Formats: sequence, C-alpha cells, structure tokens
Amino acid sequence: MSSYDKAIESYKNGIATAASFAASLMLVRGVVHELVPPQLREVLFSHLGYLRWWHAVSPHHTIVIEQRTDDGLTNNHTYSAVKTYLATRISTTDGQQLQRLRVSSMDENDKMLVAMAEGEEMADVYDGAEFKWRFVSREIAIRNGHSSSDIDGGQQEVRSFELSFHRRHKEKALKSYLPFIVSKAKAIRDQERSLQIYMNQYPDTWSPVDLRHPSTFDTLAMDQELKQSIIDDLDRFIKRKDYYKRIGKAWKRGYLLYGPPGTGKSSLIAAMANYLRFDIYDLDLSEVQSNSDLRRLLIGMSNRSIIAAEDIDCSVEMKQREGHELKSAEEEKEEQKVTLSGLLNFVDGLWSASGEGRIIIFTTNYKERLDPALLRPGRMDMHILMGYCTAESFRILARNYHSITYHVTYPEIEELITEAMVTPAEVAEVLMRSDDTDVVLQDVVDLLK
Ligand SMILES: Nc1ncnc2c1ncn2[C@@H]1O[C@H](COP(=O)(O)OP(=O)(O)OP(=O)(O)O)[C@@H](O)[C@H]1O
Ligand SMILES: [Mg+2]
Repeated sequence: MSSYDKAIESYKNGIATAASFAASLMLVRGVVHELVPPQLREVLFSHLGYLRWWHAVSPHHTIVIEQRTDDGLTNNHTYSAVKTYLATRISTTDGQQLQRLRVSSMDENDKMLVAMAEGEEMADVYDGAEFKWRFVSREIAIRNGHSSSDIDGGQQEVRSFELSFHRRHKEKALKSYLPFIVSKAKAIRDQERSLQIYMNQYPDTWSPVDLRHPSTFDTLAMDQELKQSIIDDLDRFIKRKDYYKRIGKAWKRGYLLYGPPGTGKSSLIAAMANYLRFDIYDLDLSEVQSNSDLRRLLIGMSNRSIIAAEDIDCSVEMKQREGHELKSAEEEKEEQKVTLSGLLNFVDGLWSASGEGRIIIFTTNYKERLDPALLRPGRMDMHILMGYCTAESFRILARNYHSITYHVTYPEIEELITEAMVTPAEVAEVLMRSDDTDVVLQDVVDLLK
C-alpha cells in the first residue's frame, strides 16, 4: 500500500464515522467557530469529549502526515516532502503570518532549513483551493512489547503535519495537491544536491567526488551562436524521451568536442552537466582492460548522466594494461577489438535496454586522427569545434574575471586577437594575475603582440 492509499483509507474511515453524526450540530459549530479561538476550542471540546463530534460536523477535513510510517521506525517520505515543500513556502509572503520558526542545518556547509515551530499554522493556496498546514509535536510514552501495561517510562516525540481543507477539496488534496508536493520536493532536492563526477578505477568500479566545476554556459567563452545551438540541442534532447521510445532508439545523444588544449572542452562538459543537473562519468579508457569490464562500468551508470571519454586522440584502441594477470589468447583478441565506435555500438545495445537520458561526449585535440568510423554521420550527433580566443570570447572572459563590459584597450585587443591564436586558457591566466584591470588588460595586449 502506498502512503496515498493509506491516507485515502484512513480518510474514508473518518468519513464513515463522520456521516453518522447529526447535521443539526452544524449550527452550534458555526457559532462556536466564530466566537472561540482555535486553541481554546480544542481544549474545550476535548475536555468535554466532544472532539469527535466537532470533527463530524465541521466542513473541514484533516489529513495527518506523521514523521514515521506505521512501524514507527521508517521515515515517512510524504512527511519529508511536505517539510521540504513548506520550507520554500515559508520564505514567501504566505509564511509571514508565522511567529515562531525552527531553523536547522546538518553542518556548516549545509543550507539552513526553515520550518514552522510546534503549533504554528500556515496557509497555502493550490489550484484555487485553500489548504492549511499545522505542525504538531506530541510526546508519547514509549511502550515495550505489545501489552499496554509495561510502559518503560520513556517519552518519544511524535511529529506530524496536519493538512486541513474544506471537504469539497478532499479529492484535490489527495489526488493532486499531495502528489504535487511530492514531485515538487523531489525537484527541489535534485536542484540542491551536489553533482558528482565519477572516475573509473580498475577493473570496473566508479568512485565519486563532488563536482565543483563552476563552469556554466554563462561563463563559457565561445561563439554565442554555437553556444545557443548546443543549449537548444540539449533542451530538445531532454524533452524527447517519448520520441526516442517510439522510434525504438536508445535515449542518448553524442557530442564530439575538438580543438587545441585550453580552449574549454572540459569546461563545456562541466557547463552541460551544471545546466542539465547531470552527473559526469569520466571514463578513462586506459583503466579499462576488457569488454566485460567496460560493460559493467556502463551498466553501473545512473540514468540522466553524462559519460565523457576525454583526450581520445590517437588511442582509439584501448591500451593493454601491464602487470595484470595473463589472459588466454582468445580473450586477448576479444579485448583488443574494443574501439570507440565499438563502444558506441555497445552503448546503443546496452542503453536502449536499460538506460535513459544518457549523453556521451568524446573530446580530442586532433579530430583528424580519429577512427573515421567515429566521424561518420550519425555516430556523434554534434561535432563542436572549441577554437582559439575571438573578440567575442575575450569579452566574455573579461566580464567573468573583471566584471567589465568595456575598456580603452578593447579596440586594440580585438584587432590583434584573431591573428594571435591564443587560447581562452592563456587569456584567462593573464586576466587572473591581478585585480588591477588596467594592468592585466595591458598584459593581454602584450601577450597578443
Ligand atoms: N572557452 C572557455 N571559456 C571559459 N574559460 C575557459 C575556456 N577555455 C579555457 N578556459 C579556462 O582554461 C581552463 C582550462 O580549460 P579546459 O580544461 O576546459 O580546456 P580543454 O579544452 O579541456 O583543454 P585540454 O585539451 O588540455 O583538456 C579552464 O579551467 C578555464 O578556466
Ligand atoms: Mg580537457
């Protein structure tokens, strides 16, 4: 049973009980509702034993979402989704009514999470319906075993969110508002998690580290039109999941990046990863010894990720590693046959069966040295030349490093730059030398000369 089914189930039970109460109490309820503040109301009614009564006639229904699931141990996923979602609502005007907040963070690098304090209430409007959230924390006695008599004296805090709404919105609450919150929370978490870059280790494992590469399409110095066409291509690719399924092809896209060292090929991969929020699998082919290891590595990748094989240059055949156990002649022959275009075929077969949303990127300094099979139309979807610094890319670099859009040296720099054949990396290095813009730009002029 999913947590929604459970919620619906307990909800139905509530309705059944509710239906048996007299409608004449509506009038009394209305009067009390107007005159008595909510806290007092609750005390009053629970003391009088009227609480159930009250709920029966109230036009408002409540869904309780506890921190733990029924076994009392497992975290309730819906609860954490609500918590994540409400944190984003609290920072908006909807949250201004809150007088007491709780703030927490896991460590000094963690973002602070703002939450309602115990007993606080806030409203949220979804699809024209008003929903009220209340955070409730109760202490309950911890019981040992099942008999109610052997209470061991300990207390346990039970936290829950209570969602109240007019009963005409019950369908909307369960079937659309809560699912909306769950998917919203997932999107928020995806956005906040740090991206990973995985590196393969002999023979077939990936080890991750946080991807901290700050490169984005905004900071990338390259031809604006080309940049935009890459962004458009990625956007189209991401939207086409169903299309790929329909035509029976693996949902993947291949990019070949080529150009001299220091022109931003690796930076472009990082920019793509940051743009799509995809992890990178940095495949070092010299660490891969056999087809079966490669297959295991490819299967071990998660969906919606980028696999990058960098600097493939002349090493289209995977190198035989030294110092590892001897293989039979047949195995050896098999291994030698793995080429990049073989890798692509391999990827097609494997990934159309299992993977989704994969991007494969090869980078090279020497496109002309690559196996022609790899360059054939249809192998890599886009061939992208990362070239020497142009006037356009220089301006982007100067803006990145010195927050300027113009300087007296620009005409001279722009005149010299095309002839000079300097890489963005070289220009970036000069721009970083000092905070004094006048000095470094003069250095750029000298570099170009
Ligand atoms: N096009 C660019 N836009 C912005 N910064 C760049 C660009 N090209 C290079 N840089 C700067 O130079 C550094 C090196 O660039 P990068 O590693 O992306 O080059 P590469 O083309 O991958 O080189 P290689 O062929 O040696 O792997 C980057 O960290 C970045 O600071
Ligand atoms: Mg590189």
